[in-house]
Amino acid sequence: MHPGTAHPPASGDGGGTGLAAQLWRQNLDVARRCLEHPFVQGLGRGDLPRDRFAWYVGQDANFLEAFARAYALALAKAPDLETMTALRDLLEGVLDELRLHQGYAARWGVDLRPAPALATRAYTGFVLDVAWSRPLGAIAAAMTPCMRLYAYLGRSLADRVAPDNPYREWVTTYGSPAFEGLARRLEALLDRWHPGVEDVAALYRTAMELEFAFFDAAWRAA
Ligand SMILES: Cc1ncc(CO)c(N)n1
Repeated sequence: MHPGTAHPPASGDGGGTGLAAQLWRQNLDVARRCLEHPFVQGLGRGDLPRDRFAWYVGQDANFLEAFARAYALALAKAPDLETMTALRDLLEGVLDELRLHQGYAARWGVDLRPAPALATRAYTGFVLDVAWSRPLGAIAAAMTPCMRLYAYLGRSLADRVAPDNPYREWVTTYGSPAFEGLARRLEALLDRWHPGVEDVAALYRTAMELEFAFFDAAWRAA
């Protein structure tokens, strides 16, 4: 499957037939738990306490750095130019996201180099372990939930986000067609490179659970 071409429009909504679409459908329970989580609902309404968002952004900067390194490791293992190019673009997307975090940090006095919390360590440890030790299909399985989940959350919240919501940029970034495009490119890599990865569903599920734990830690921490 070629990135960005062979996916039906709403693959992330479960319309597709590829493995990525199938795994997304199997994990909609966790996705819905994330959407209903008070942290995410607070972002959507705009009444999430600022200190909780600041704590999350600091932890997320830590996470995104690991995520960028994981893409780089995947790129190093890519068997062809098309795959390398997709991973280069995905890596660039994370670096753009990190610049967005620097913007939040400047505005809201966020510490972008906090000590990583337990939920952050669990997630970065998982992603980097897979990235260092496993083939491309396994890496894509561990990283796809991150992209697809945030595209889903952004899109779900975007309709109702008020113009004066302080977290509007967060919602619109992840609800944007550009982010959807990146999620699809990673899903295309998963569809293409999963053969032979026996624990692909378990890797995907673990990442989804770690996403929930990440929001939950942010809700409870600050
Ligand atoms: C924890 C987490 N998952 C996914 C994304 C989306 O890139 C993010 N910024 N942070």
